[in-house]
Amino acid sequence: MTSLYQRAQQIDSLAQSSLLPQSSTDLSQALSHALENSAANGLPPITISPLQGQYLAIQAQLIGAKNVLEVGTLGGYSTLWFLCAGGVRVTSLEIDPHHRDVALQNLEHAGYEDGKDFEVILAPALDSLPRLLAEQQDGKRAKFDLVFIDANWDEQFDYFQHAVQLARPNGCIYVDNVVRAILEDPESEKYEAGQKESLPIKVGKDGRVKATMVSVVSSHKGRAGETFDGFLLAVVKG
Ligand SMILES: C[S@@+](CC[C@H](N)C(=O)[O-])C[C@H]1O[C@@H](n2cnc3c(N)ncnc32)[C@H](O)[C@@H]1O
Repeated sequence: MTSLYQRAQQIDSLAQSSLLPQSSTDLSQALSHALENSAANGLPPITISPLQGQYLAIQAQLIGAKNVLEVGTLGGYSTLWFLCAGGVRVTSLEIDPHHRDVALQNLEHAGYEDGKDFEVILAPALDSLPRLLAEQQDGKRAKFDLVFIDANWDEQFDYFQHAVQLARPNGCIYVDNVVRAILEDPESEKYEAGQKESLPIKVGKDGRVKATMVSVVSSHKGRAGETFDGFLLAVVKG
């Protein structure tokens, strides 16, 4: 009998083949190349899913994003999705020099220019984020329309607090893997006991934003333990 998990996989893969760019397109080929080259260079398979990439590209298009900040580059797969929204420049933060190098290969292979279409800043995000704010305050950098957070789960709320300052009024902040960060925390039971605050609870106390959490059931990675997840989406009050 087909399990619920197998059926969810079939639904995911049908949605992918129906909704995403056909394999003959430049975008599809650039995305496939990025995944293949990342795997060949030993990067872990921890990118966003293809449907999530299309979601982020739609989100960027809906708000007319010109400047996107990404926390967690890996091989530039999600960066590519933002770039394909058109007219978007991506500033991406990465701690690992090997990941940064592979991302540069992938993005340049797709025809995007370092410094013009994107930049990858190599440093711990918690060092880069205050620097970006100082640059904004000196008038050297524009506010971000959209901030995508996808790096160290232990630092999600720190990134979020910086993101609120870095985003323009009515700009949005997307934090990935919010549910898995709670489920896979070694101290997970403390959330239910009220001894530890999850990201949604902390964000809910921040009067500068309006936010929601969207639960996600996904099977694209083929690992049952990663099926249940969710993201947090916030808009910075105008
Ligand atoms: C889940 S991956 C990002 C995936 C990417 N957004 C995508 O979907 O293609 C997380 C990345 O964050 C990077 N990272 C982890 N801790 C970081 C930190 N403190 N500062 C900056 N980058 C960090 C990791 O090296 C890794 O490349």
